Amino acid sequence: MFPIIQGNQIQKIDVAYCSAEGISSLELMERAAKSFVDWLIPQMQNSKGRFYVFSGPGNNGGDGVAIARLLKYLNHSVHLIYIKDVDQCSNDFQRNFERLPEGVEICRFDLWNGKIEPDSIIIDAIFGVGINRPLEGTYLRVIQTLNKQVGLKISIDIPSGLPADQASFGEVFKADHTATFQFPKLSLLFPEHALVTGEHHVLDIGMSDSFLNKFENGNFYLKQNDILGLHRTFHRFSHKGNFGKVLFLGSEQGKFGAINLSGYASLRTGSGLVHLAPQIENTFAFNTLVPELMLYQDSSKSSLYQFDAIGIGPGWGMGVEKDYFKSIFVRFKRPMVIDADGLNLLAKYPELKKEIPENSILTPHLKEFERLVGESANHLERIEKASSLAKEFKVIVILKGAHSLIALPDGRRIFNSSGNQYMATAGSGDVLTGMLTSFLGQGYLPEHAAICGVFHHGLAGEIASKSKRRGMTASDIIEAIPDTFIKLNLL
Ligand SMILES: NC(=O)C1=CN([C@@H]2O[C@H](COP(=O)(O)OP(=O)(O)OC[C@H]3O[C@@H](n4cnc5c(N)ncnc54)[C@H](O)[C@@H]3O)[C@@H](O)[C@H]2O)[C@@H](O)CC1
Ligand SMILES: Nc1ncnc2c1ncn2[C@@H]1O[C@H](COP(=O)(O)OP(=O)(O)O)[C@@H](O)[C@H]1O
Ligand SMILES: [K+]
Repeated sequence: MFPIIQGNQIQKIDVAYCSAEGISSLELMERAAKSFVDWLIPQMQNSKGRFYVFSGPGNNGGDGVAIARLLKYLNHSVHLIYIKDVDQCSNDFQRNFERLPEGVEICRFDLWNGKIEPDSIIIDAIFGVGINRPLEGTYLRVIQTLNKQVGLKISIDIPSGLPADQASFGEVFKADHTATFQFPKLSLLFPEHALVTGEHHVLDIGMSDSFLNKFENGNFYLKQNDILGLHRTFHRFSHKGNFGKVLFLGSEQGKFGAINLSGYASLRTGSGLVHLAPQIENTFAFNTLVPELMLYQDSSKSSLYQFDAIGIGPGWGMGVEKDYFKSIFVRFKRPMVIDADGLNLLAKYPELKKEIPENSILTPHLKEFERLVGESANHLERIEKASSLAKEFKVIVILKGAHSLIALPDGRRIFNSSGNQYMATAGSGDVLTGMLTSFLGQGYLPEHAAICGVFHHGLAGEIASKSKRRGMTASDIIEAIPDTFIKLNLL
């Protein structure tokens, strides 16, 4: 897993990396510039190949100057607009400036005529992770001018003006795409920054996980390769008992879909036996979505030990009695998944939080999270609160959304990379509950169940959305779950 390093540590890492690899900082900048151009060229099939690169005074600006050179070598039309006098810019900026080839149109911002030809691509290399205060003066003017321009806008490393690991503190360049080096900067993962970061893309500049891990501070970015070693394997003689017997409690009258979706998702994730216990008087009046699902009549007196895992909350309603709710913790005493109204009931009866079995997985979306822990000023505060909740109650908190956060009881915080906006559709959280419960029931460690559940769920969304886009439903995500195992070549 790539650690997400704090912005103020990145310079230190560059120095350590250059010394370990025996390369100069100029060579590292060249690698960054090359990785950017290699990524950019295939993206711009329909463009005229005209670029306007805006370079600030630091090494982000230096990246921009190197990129201007590489684009010119590829015969593109390139304008380079720099902002500060060259002799006041970083050393590597200056070295790259000296290497600019003939044909790059070079101009200082205060002498620039402000014209950008139509269909040009604007590259923002004004500030990178070195930003340490809100933009003002000329820099503010540059960003305001560029934000009014039409055309495709691409930021190098981070949109200029945005701090690497804090909430935005002023005007920021509004990018359509951000191509960031080696790992996403924390602030690229905040929902409130979506309109300035656009789509983000992580570009490899050669630093390994093991090198970066020396600088980790608890934040990690989850990628496909990270989950491959976590799956349990089953042999030729495995029987359905090995794959887990799971139960879902939820679905009051009128919300029959909820635990149906969870149950069906758990079957598609590989559960052996799946039972549903709806919150209605006559359980057997409940319609199951698929014939493989079975019904279960729960009462506060029956033992739940026959189940390997349980998931509670989807569509449950707020009419669940406190004593009954508490009885589930007492009758199961093993890690379980708590979602939706299970979380809303915890917000209503906060004294029950301490009864939650250790290593249970709580899956709030932002609103449910707010009900649980109160309002947060920004996503950074939310991340801290999720981490505190996980540590205090020794549970795993999955704060759902784009780049869902998995906050572990030991303080590690893992951000997911899979999934897309088409997953923001009714019932997609119920599907996640089903998948997490399924992995728990198959005997995965709760941490591994959380990581695999979140990643496979996002991947299933990506696969299903290829043909469905905005018309994708939660059921489509379920149908794509088996393809995630096939895609990852898992048995
Ligand atoms: N390992 C990596 O990630 C690599 C990073 N490189 C690039 O280097 C960048 C970081 O370079 P720097 O550390 O030079 O940082 P920047 O290029 O962000 O510039 C920082 C400079 O701007 C000044 N400054 C900060 N905020 C300001 C403000 N509001 N108004 C005016 N001046 C301000 C600072 O005092 C500092 O002198 C990265 O973002 C990336 O683009 C690459 O060149 C090489 C590899
Ligand atoms: N923009 C997005 N990118 C990636 N995943 C998303 C996005 N929006 C929603 N999701 C995922 O979809 C699920 C939505 O869950 P939730 O809000 O509980 O839905 P519901 O209550 O309708 O079941 C979460 O797992 C979330 O991470
Ligand atoms: K930038």
